[in-house]
Amino acid sequence: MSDRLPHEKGFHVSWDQLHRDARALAWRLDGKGPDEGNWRAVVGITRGGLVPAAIVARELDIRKVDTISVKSYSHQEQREAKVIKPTQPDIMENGGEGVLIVDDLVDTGNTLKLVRELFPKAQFATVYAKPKGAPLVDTYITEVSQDTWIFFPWDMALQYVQPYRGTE
Ligand SMILES: O=P(O)(O)OC[C@H]1O[C@H](OP(=O)(O)OP(=O)(O)O)[C@H](O)[C@@H]1O
Ligand code: HPA
Ligand SMILES: [Mg+2]
Repeated sequence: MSDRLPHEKGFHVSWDQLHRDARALAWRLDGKGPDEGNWRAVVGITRGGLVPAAIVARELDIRKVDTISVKSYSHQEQREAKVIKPTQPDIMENGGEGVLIVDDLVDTGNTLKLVRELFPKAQFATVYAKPKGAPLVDTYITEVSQDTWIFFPWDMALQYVQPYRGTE
């Protein structure tokens, strides 16, 4: 069992909200790249970073997009972070200098700690951050408390709810 459970609160993010927040992240990053404000590539940490990375790459007109696959959770239980698939070797050149690495969120920071070791000179951005992991990210949009679980739109479905007063 993880020492991070239970998560008392839920923060539910719709597709609309995620799109808005990922765009806001791109706009905040605009012009901050090393080469006249441009990054040489965007890397999404799969799977959660895939959608935000696509939105950031589109907004900032970055055509070179790669992925690194890191798994550290099974449902809400934390496991040891493992690289399942690395990036292309040229992305790792010069410690990842000029590369923008994007994930959906940072929680304990375990995932980013591992990726930072592989890319010590890259820039790191997440859409959401919890306090424990926030120092590991260079740029993020929204912070939520450590006891909050963020539910992403790809993990949810619309469903019926009972009226507040109920019916007899
Ligand atoms: O800061 P941490 O405590 O490491 O947690 C954050 C990471 O956990 C989740 O990924 P997960 O390992 O669940 O895989 P997924 O992206 O494929 O869902 C999330 O997408 C982040 O990558
Ligand atoms: O709050 C979270 N939500 C979804 N995935 C996660 N992986 C770590 N923390 C979270
Ligand atoms: Mg992830």
